[in-house]
Amino acid sequence: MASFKITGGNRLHGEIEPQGAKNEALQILSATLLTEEPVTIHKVPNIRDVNKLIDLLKLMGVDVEKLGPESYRFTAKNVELSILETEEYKTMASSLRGSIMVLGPLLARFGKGKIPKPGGDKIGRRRLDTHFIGFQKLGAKFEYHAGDEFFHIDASDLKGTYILMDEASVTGTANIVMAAVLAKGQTTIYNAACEPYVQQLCRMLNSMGADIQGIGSNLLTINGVTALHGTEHQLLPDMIEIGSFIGMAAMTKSSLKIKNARVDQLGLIPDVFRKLGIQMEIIDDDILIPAQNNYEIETFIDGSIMTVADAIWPGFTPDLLSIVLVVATQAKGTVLIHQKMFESRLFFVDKLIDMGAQIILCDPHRATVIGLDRKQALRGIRMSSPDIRAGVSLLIAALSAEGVSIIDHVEQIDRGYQNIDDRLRALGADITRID
Ligand SMILES: CC(=O)N[C@H]1[C@@H](OP(=O)(O)OP(=O)(O)OC[C@H]2O[C@@H](n3ccc(=O)[nH]c3=O)[C@H](O)[C@@H]2O)O[C@H](CO)[C@@H](O)[C@@H]1O
Ligand SMILES: C=C(OP(=O)(O)O)C(=O)O
Repeated sequence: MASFKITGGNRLHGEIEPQGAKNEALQILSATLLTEEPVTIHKVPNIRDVNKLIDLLKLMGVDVEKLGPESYRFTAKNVELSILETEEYKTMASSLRGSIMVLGPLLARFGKGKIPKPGGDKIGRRRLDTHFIGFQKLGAKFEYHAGDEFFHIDASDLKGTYILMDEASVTGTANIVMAAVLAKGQTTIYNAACEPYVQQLCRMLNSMGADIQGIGSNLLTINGVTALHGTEHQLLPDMIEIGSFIGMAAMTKSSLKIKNARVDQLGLIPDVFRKLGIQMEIIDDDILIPAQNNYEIETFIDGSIMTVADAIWPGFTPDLLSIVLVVATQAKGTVLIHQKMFESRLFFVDKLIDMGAQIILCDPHRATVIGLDRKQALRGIRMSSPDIRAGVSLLIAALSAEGVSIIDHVEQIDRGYQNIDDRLRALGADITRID
């Protein structure tokens, strides 16, 4: 178990380039199973979850060639389904949430698949009903074996149909789309998730010969085709990393330039940070955050306390709420953070309270942050990273704090942030990894 030792208080300075998007990568890499032809992917982040999925694909028989530091070619010509019966498959597939998305391609191409209950953060109940109800509507038969926690699916004859999803699940939409592209006839998915990750997946599938319409909306129409061919695809910069860097710059009074941010794909993210009083300038496709000693949270037009809440895209992503929360601890003003989707994602605030932040956890979904307006710095403490985004929020808190902090269990952060300690040191942070 690795830890970070951080001595807070340094101002950061310089430029940082966001990595490729983790959650897009997990969809796109899974989609390489849909064709026996080579698929080349660029801007693949070197992070734990992505590397685990690459290892899983290799185990399944996919030929993986590394073409450069961030480019890979995947050829799924000789996929070996017998591997799904092994303990090794179970261990690897259950270690990350993204593995659930190999199921759609397996069903589409081979007519069957099985997957253990996937891992991921412990941030509340994370049901998969939407995925399986979608597969069933396409004609698959599904069983869950509670004994070995495996989902088994037989999908020898998938047929297009109308699917009204019970919720706009991101990975659920990706999985059902990947199952439907090779099904017979037309599939319509209503209440589909439309995050940039899903849009990118659909664009890549179309470039492989699929016929998907409605990309970017919550109504997707998919006309099944008989086979897909190879393609080349570049991942978007990771919008959650971009939001994390904006928050980090503000909390540490730093001037940072986030390079090549694909600002057109960030939705409400810049606006939400602006509501906290954080200034930013968009120059071409870079985001420049000037050093700011103070920032003030806006109120609503009627003067009432600001709320920042998550919502399905194009609403504000739940994956940045922990970062907004930590940034608010040093703002002037008050904000209500409302995490609607996940019920255990705000418990990490007890660590921020130990550091001196003024936060009231109203219930598992809502926390009120009363900003300190820099009148008192947070204090360094020892803490553990409970999930990927809380982990980065604690890291941001530690970088701004007085004194030394130790963050244990940083494997959670490594799941989604590429060499974060090296990259932050290059900006002037005092951070060391202790193994
Ligand atoms: C690997 C990956 O891509 N993970 C992301 C993906 O997870 P994932 O695809 O697992 O998350 P889902 O979109 O399925 O749902 C997330 C949570 O929100 C709830 N929900 C969802 C839709 C809805 O309309 N109403 C509702 O309440 C679900 O019940 C669940 O508790 O999307 C989440 C929501 O953006 C992100 O936090 C995760 O980082
Ligand atoms: C919750 C997240 O990831 P996962 O769905 O992989 O647990 C996240 O990226 O914030």
